[in-house]
This record gives sequence, C-alpha cells and structure tokens, in this order.
Amino acid sequence: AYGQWSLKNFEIGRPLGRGKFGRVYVAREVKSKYIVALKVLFKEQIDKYRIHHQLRREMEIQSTLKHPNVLRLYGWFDDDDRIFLILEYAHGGELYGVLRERGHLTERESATYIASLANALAYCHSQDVIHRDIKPENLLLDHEGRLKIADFGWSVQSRSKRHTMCGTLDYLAPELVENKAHDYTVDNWTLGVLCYEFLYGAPPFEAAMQHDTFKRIVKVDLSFPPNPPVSKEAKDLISRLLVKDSAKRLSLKKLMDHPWIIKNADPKGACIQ
Ligand SMILES: CC[C@@H](NC(=O)c1cc2[nH]nc(NC(=O)c3ccc(N4CCN(C)CC4)cc3)c2s1)c1ccccc1
Repeated sequence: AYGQWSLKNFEIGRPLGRGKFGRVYVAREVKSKYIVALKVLFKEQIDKYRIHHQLRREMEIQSTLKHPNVLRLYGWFDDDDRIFLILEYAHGGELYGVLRERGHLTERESATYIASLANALAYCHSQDVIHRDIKPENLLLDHEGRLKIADFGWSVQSRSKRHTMCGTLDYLAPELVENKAHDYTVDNWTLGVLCYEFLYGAPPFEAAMQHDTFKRIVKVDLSFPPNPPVSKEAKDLISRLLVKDSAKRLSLKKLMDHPWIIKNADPKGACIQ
C-alpha cells in the first residue's frame, strides 16, 4: 500500500549521530533518490526504558508539525527489533558544532537564529505543543543555513563531546528545575539561555557541579562578561527573557518586535555563515 515503507526502499549512508536509544544515518530513497535522515531506534531499548508512550507522542507531534524551522518527520516503519523514523535531512549539520568551532556567533547570526526559533516556538505553541527540549544539540542547519529544531526529546551522546547529562540543566527554566507547574513560557526562558550562549559561547548559568547550576538558575544569577563585547540591546532582550516570574517573560510576539531582533535578524532566516 502507498506509504508502506521498509528498509528495502533506502540505501543507508554514513552515521550522523547516535544516542542512548539509537542512531541516525543519512539515507537515500531508492526510487526518488531523495536524501533523508533515517533514525534507528532499538525496540529492546524502548522496552527496557519503557518509553513507548513518549515515543508515540513525540512521533505524533513531529509528524503533525509543519514549519520551515522544525525538522520534518516524513514517516516511519519497523522490523522485528527496530523502529525507523524517516526524517528531513539537514545538510548543514549541527548548530552546536558551528558554535563550538567559532566560539561564539555574531549578533546578526544570533538574532537570526533566535528569530527563527521564536517563529518555530510560536507555531508549536499554536499547535498546543510546549516545552520543546531546545538546546544546541537539537538545533540543525539546512543547506541554506536555516535553523531546524530536530527534537525527539532523547538525550544523545554523539561524537563531539556535548553537554553531558549534568549539563542538560543549563536550559531548564526555574519552575522546571524546581519541579513546579510550568506552561509554554518555559520556552521563552530557554530562548534567553540560547541567545546568551550564541553570543558568549557558554550558557549563562553554567557551573562545574550540577547543583551549582541549579542554584544559579533558581536565583537567576545572570551576569554579562566584558568579552566578547555584546550590544546593550542584546543584553536587554536576554534580561527580558531570563525572568523568574514566567508571566513577566517577554512574549514571542514582543520578542519579534524587539529593537535588537528588528535591527539584526535576517528576515529570510538564512544566515551568511
Ligand atoms: C538531535 C539529536 C538527534 N538527531 C537527529 O534526529 C537528526 C536528524 C537529522 N537530519 N539531518 C541531520 N543531519 C546531521 O546530523 C548532519 C551532521 C553533520 C553534517 N555535516 C558535518 C560537517 N560538514 C561540514 C557538513 C556536513 C551534516 C548533517 C540530522 S541529526 C538524535 C537523536 C537520537 C539518536 C541520534 C540522533
């Protein structure tokens, strides 16, 4: 039947990344020659970690979301011991890699990525999807340098040493680390964390020990180092997002009208790398 995919429809290429629950390969659909990313998840891992419901929810969300800055899930199939997700291929690789390579991004690049993320999150929120686990590991670039949220909520240990498990606290809003009720404004907080990291090369509440990161987040212990020099408009935007009271965080709509975004974000969402 149409849309019934199987492994024989694909030629598998090099591995792109791997995680606790599986790995992802570049692949080509034989008939159309279309390049995709094929994510392979092992059923016995899914059983062992009891994540069937999470996987189903993520797949439902991912296949309904259609936005230029959200990586597409085209379909899926399975065999006896594996589940295969057919994903959009992002040719430019991981924003995380670019950030580590460059140390920090320019104000124009940072504003362009933050505007793209705000657009994607506003779209996700309009589809009642909140709390996308956005961190640099989950942000990819397409062939034109446009940002794509590649996000199944799995923690991945990939080739380049990433934020280890303990580092993952960095992006969580206070109400999440304090295990309080949270709503979609946790994503607004995370945008503030990412904006800071794009401009300074490290997240704002980073600390050697996880407990210290926890304390810095709940205290909103935010400071701006003298180097690299960052415009006061950028600091103003970050300060309006990293606000403890979630009701007082800058809305995504207001973010798009912030002077720093208006002045620096490339409306095409692409980026001169
Ligand atoms: C976000 C983590 C998640 N990843 C995905 O779902 C992923 C989905 C998806 N689509 N396209 C990708 N592209 C790449 O990963 C990629 C990486 C490096 C590349 N380059 C290297 C540098 N060179 C200069 C340019 C080419 C190009 C593409 C990935 S990763 C995951 C989750 C679980 C297990 C594995 C991976």
